[in-house]
Amino acid sequence: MPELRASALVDAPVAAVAGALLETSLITGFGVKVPGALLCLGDVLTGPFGVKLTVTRADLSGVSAAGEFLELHTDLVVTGAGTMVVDRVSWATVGGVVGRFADVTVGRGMALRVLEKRSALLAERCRELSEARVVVGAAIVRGGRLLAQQRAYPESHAGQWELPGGRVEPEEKPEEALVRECVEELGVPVEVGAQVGPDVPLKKDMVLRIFAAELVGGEPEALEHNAVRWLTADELPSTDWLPADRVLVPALQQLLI
Ligand SMILES: Nc1nc2c([nH]c(=O)n2[C@H]2C[C@H](O)[C@@H](COP(=O)(O)OP(=O)(O)OP(=O)(O)O)O2)c(=O)[nH]1
Repeated sequence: MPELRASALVDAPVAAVAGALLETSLITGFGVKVPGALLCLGDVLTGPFGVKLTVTRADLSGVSAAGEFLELHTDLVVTGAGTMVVDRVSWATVGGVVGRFADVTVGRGMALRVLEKRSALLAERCRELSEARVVVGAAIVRGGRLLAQQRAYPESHAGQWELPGGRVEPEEKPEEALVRECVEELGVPVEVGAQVGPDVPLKKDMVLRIFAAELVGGEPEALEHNAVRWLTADELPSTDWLPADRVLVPALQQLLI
């Protein structure tokens, strides 16, 4: 299989770059049809000439999509100067001299142009998102289950599930905001741990950042939501999450193993 590689250094933390990579707006400009605004594990992408690719990875290490004739991988490497974004494209070649000629003159040129444009879009989006308002969420685990809460409003999202949390106020650190939100929404104190998964873009100027958190007393209650529920790893994929949380399901499942 011919393979093409390209790499670029992006001046942003890996969680920010991994999150920006999930936005399907980075690839829809190249005639790729996508099921939603964010790439999720298992999504099927339809490219030019009806080529179908399934997303096989979408996490802090990068994204991959693979089909019968084509594979795309973007790997993220943390460096002292930012995040190295390494793209690899490989495709099945049509046999014979003509096929090999077309590979060199058409296939490689096209792939390289797409990668260069996508890389420029990614760097620009990371710059935009570095100014974005942060919404924090708590991944609270107890006895192998994750605490989720069910939204009561707005109508478009009522009944869907999310993690406890909310917007970080201008004078707050994300960890402080999470402690405040857990008291307001659940009536319990928590201790905040490490970030879980990428910074998921919510819209142009907002990102969702999840932290592992531990209950340090009390029993959580739904003070502002319809309900709270403790979910097993098996229940996470079939839960009706808000779209941004759906992206984080593989990372959240890892916390429950
Ligand atoms: N708390 C929380 N918010 C989330 C999650 N996933 C997700 O997309 N969000 C979105 C919903 C909201 O638009 C925003 C959080 O805003 P918020 O908690 O400060 O206020 P809110 O629910 O009243 O939101 P809004 O109606 O004003 O947009 O982040 C999640 O897991 N937890």
